[in-house]
Amino acid sequence: MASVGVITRALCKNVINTGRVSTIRNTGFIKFYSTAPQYENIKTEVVGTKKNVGLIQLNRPKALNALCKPLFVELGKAVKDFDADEKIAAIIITGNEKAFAAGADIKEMQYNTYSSNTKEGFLQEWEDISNCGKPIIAAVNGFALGGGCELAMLCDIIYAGEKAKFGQPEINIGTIPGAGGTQRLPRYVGKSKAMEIVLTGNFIDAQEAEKMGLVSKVFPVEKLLEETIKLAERIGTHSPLIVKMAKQAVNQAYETTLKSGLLYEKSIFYGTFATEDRKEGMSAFVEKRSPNFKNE
Ligand SMILES: CCCCCCC/C=C/C(=O)SCCNC(=O)CCNC(=O)[C@H](O)C(C)(C)COP(=O)(O)OP(=O)(O)OC[C@H]1O[C@@H](n2cnc3c(N)ncnc32)[C@H](O)[C@@H]1OP(=O)(O)O
Repeated sequence: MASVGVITRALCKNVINTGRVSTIRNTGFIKFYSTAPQYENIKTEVVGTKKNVGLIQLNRPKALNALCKPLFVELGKAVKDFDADEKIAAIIITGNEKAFAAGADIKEMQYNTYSSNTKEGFLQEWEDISNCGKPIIAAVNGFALGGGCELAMLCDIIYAGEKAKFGQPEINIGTIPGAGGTQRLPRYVGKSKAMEIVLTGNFIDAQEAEKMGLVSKVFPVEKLLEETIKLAERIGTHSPLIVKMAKQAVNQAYETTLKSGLLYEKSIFYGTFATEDRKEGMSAFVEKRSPNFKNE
C-alpha cells in the first residue's frame, strides 16, 4: 500500500517530478505518496529530472533529528540500497529547516557504558555510509551538531543553507566527538580552528563554515535542496564508473602520505584507460558530440 507523508515546500518541485504528489492549497506543505520502503525515522525519494538522485531526509523533527540507533540503522540501509541501485547516480542526505541533525540521541546514549559500547559495537552502522561508492552530498539547513556535523563530514560534499549552524558540542556533556569529529574536522579546517570548535563547543554559522572550507557553498534556505539536486544531477551526467574511481582517489588523500597518494592516483588514472567509458569520453570529445557512457 502507498504511504502518505508530509514534506516542506523546499522539496515540492522535485517530488512533483515523481508524479506522486498532490498539493494542499495555501498550506506550504504537500502530501506525497511513496512506494519507497517503509521507514520510521527517515524518508526516501528518487528525485531529479532523470530520476537518478536518491534523496534521504532524516525525519525525527521533534528531537531535531537526533541520531538514535533505529534512525542510523535505517539510514545505513537506505544508503546501501541507493548504492546498489544502478539507476541512482548520487545520494543526498538532508534534514529539515530547523535541523540537519542535533547529534547523537543523548537521551538514548546516556545509559551506555564502556562495556555496552564495546560489546554492541556502538557506531558500527557508520560503516554502511563510509563504504558507499557513490557520491553522497549533505544538504544542511539548521543545526548540524556533534554526530550531525560528523555525518555531514562523512559525506563527500557539504552544501548549506544560510542559517545552518555547525558544531561539536560534545565537550558540554562530558564527552568528545566519537564519529570522526576529532579526525575529519582538522582535515577540513586545520588544527587551530578544529581545536577551537572541539574545545569550546561553540557553534559556527554557514558563512564561517564556508570560509573555513567545511562547506562548499551556501544558499538561501529555500533554495538549498534544489541546488543540491542540481549538483547531484550534474555529477549524474558523468560515467558512474569513473565517478566512483574519482571518489576513491580523492578519499585516498585522507588515508596516506602525498607520495603514496600520488602512486594510488596514478594506478586509478591508468585504470580508467581499461574502461569503455574512458574511450567513449575521449572519442566523443574528438568527434564533437556528447558522450554516451555505459558504466563499463
Ligand atoms: C547512532 C549513531 C550516532 C553517532 C554519534 C557519534 C558521537 C556523537 C555524540 C554526540 O553527538 S553528543 C550530542 C551533541 N549535540 C548536542 O549536544 C546538541 C544538543 N541539543 C541542543 O543543544 C539544543 O537542542 C539545540 C540544538 C541548541 C536547539 O535548542 P532549542 O532550544 O531550539 O531546542 P530544544 O528544546 O533544546 O530541543 C528540541 C527537542 O529536541 C531534543 N533534542 C535536541 N537535541 C537532542 C539530542 N542530541 N539528543 C536527544 N534529544 C535532543 C530536545 O531534548 C527537545 O526535546 P524535548 O526534551 O522537548 O522532548
